[in-house]
Amino acid sequence: MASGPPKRAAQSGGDTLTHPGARPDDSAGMVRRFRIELVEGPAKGAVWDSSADRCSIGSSEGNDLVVADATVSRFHCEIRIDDAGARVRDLRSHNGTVVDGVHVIEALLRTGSLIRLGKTVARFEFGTEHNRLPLWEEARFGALSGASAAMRAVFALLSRSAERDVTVLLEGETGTGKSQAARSIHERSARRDRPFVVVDCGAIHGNLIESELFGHAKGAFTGAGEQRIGAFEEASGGTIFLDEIGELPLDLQPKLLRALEAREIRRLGTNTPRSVDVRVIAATHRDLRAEVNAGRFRADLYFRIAVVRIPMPPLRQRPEDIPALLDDLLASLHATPDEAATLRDPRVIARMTRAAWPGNVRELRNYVEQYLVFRAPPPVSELAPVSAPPPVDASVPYAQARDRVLSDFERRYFEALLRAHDGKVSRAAAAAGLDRRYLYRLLHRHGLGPERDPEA
Ligand SMILES: Nc1ncnc2c1ncn2[C@@H]1O[C@H](COP(=O)(O)OP(=O)(O)OP(=O)(O)O)[C@@H](O)[C@H]1O
Repeated sequence: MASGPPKRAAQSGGDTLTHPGARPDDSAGMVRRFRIELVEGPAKGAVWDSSADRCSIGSSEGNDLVVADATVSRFHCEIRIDDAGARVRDLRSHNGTVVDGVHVIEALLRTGSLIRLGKTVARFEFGTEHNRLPLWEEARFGALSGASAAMRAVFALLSRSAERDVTVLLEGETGTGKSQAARSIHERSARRDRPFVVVDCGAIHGNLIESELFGHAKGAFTGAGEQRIGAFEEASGGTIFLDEIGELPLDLQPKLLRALEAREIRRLGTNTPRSVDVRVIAATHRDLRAEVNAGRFRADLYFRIAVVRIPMPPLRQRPEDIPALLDDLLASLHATPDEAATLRDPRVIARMTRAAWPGNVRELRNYVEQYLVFRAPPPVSELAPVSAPPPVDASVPYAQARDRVLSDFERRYFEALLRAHDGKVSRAAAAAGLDRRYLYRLLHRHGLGPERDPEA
């Protein structure tokens, strides 16, 4: 244990924003305080007190708790508090995260838990008081709806980000509303009358992205018949939304970094720099800190982009939002009163609130649409519950039982994945972190599609 009075480490712990739209008067948005004390390792004695709901720990600047220890990864792990308690998640660190002697990817923490990161050991402790997250007053922000504290905290951050030209990184699983959030920032910003240009870095073939972003001169490459301006120039005076930024090839990352730092670009095949006035919003379904640890994403670009990070919570963590989302969807899809009544049946809603929704709000939307198209009671029984343990059949050999469960999981996973991505295999592959050709093979194995990409 640390001896003497504890030293105080740099404190940040996230944005403690105050805003006219933020509501300071109820118990929603209250998160338990926690403290981390380094009890072993070179930085022994440092103490960090939370001021928000999470704390990232690592050796790189940009973490909430920076630990000067070479055995700690740049972004080692993150602790987060929610209604279920406190959990630590390893960010694919080199030496791993060990909680009370057990190597973990993710684990619940209790007061007194010891977290080993390389040679450093941190002691976690709950406080007795609470921090208050600023919450948006309304259950709607632009096209996004959500009455949960988690979404209202997001809305408060989006609103605050809209006021300034700060670069924003939206993080979240597929279908959590990242694109809508980016649009709503733009629409509430001073740039709202200028263009909002979207570049999906995951959908454009590697060697075309550079021209897509920066444009090209006539004859810059085979097929470049005419000169073309890129998304940065097109967005002039407005906002560029770099969707799936985590898919940007490593060799292009320094070029994007230069564009963001110098605010100037060069069209492919020219040497003339052109200054650009754009606000940048990026989104990713990956944890870019883990990508930095794995060497797939440049740390300097990460810092340039993640000036304000806004995590979009998955639907399964805010089931209380489902009834209002359902109402929104029924209205936007022009459901008849009878159709709406069937889906608003308390038993159907109860089932929906227990489902895992890997495709989040997009999957919910597809689900409602399917019901409206087929005019049949929705197969709620097919929604995978959040934590249904697979049945175990001990009468068959172990290997066979395991293969059966895995195969069943794969089929249900790929069905849900395709549903979440409107059957678009490229997007599904990007979201699942799979090679597209490999995904085609897996889909074929489960009778869900052709063996090969018909367009390849
Ligand atoms: N909170 C919400 N309220 C209302 N609609 C939502 C909400 N979140 C998402 N949606 C709807 O769900 C669909 C998917 O949202 P969006 O495209 O913004 O998600 P995304 O996180 O950008 O997904 P991806 O990463 O796959 O591109 C859209 O139809 C969007 O309008």
